[in-house]
Amino acid sequence: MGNDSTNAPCRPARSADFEGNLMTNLYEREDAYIPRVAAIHDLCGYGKCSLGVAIPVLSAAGCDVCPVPTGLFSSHTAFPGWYMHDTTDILGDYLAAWAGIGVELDAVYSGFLGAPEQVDIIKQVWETYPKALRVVDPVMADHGKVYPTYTPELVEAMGTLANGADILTPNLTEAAIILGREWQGADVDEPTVREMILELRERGAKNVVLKGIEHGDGLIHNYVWGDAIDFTETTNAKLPYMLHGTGDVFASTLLAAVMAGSNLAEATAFAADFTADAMLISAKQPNFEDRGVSFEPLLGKVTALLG
Ligand SMILES: Nc1ncnc2c1ncn2[C@@H]1O[C@H](COP(=O)(O)OP(=O)(O)O)[C@@H](O)[C@H]1O
Ligand SMILES: Cc1ncc(COP(=O)(O)O)c(C=O)c1O
Repeated sequence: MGNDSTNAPCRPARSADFEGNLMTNLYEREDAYIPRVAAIHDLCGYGKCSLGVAIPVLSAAGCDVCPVPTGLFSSHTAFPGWYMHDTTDILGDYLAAWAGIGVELDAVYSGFLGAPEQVDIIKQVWETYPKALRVVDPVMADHGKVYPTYTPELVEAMGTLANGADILTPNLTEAAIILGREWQGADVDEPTVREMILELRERGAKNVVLKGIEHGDGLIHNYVWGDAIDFTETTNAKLPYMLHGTGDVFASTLLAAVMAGSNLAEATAFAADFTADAMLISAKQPNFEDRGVSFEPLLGKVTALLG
């Protein structure tokens, strides 16, 4: 069996060296190196989110995406009825088989998880691939409420995963949970945002993108701050509806931009604009609140990041 691609040399950058523009000049290299990203999320049959977003978005950015399904869902859990199959038991053998054929990784991008043991598995992946960039979207809650499949043990474990991230992308509810703060709505002032990001960084996250903040000015604010980037804010007009899966579209397009050479401030702005544009297209579709974020017609914008 040929596995030349899995034996290709790994990009020499180390997560510890991350300076916000890891991949600059990548596509100028003679061998046009294609970075490999493990996407550790659930697979949702209906109601686009998770792997259904990460695979096309990162592929459009020229990445080789290797999925690790943390669960199989009939739809996302905002629907009134859904089926879930927890994949925790297969993940050890699945990843051992990767190691057996010499798979190398440049980034490990995790999101929605099915059980606390999966956090240990991801930490193991980090150890197996110490050079890979660690991107943690600590998907577990929104609007002050924890998602129905998240047990207190899983929520606590997710907090420990957040501490090891090179790039952490919580919404306000998730940041509050990780920090043990009471959730006080999406309208949080800037000094509080700074305080929260600083606390997340003190716990170990190297760079934090805190998303979905409102200041009652009709805008959605995203903030990014970390070792690789000064405190930066991006704003977009707040659209008068919400869709499930925006967090996944945001985090996947942010990582796509980073892998294509953007720094974290550029990547945050790109992700926010892309998500808002996709929401505008979504609103033109029938049953758009059920269908999720219609990002497909915009994938060319992701590819355009490659120049
Ligand atoms: N109503 C909206 N109008 C404009 N942008 C939005 C809207 N909802 C979400 N977004 C964009 O998508 C990002 C992620 O969405 P959010 O709902 O905060 O994530 P999550 O699904 O993780 O809670 C936001 O930070 C914002 O940039
Ligand atoms: C199964 C599943 N995966 C992923 C998500 C993440 O969605 P979002 O991108 O809105 O955080 C959800 C949210 O309801 C979900 O139920």
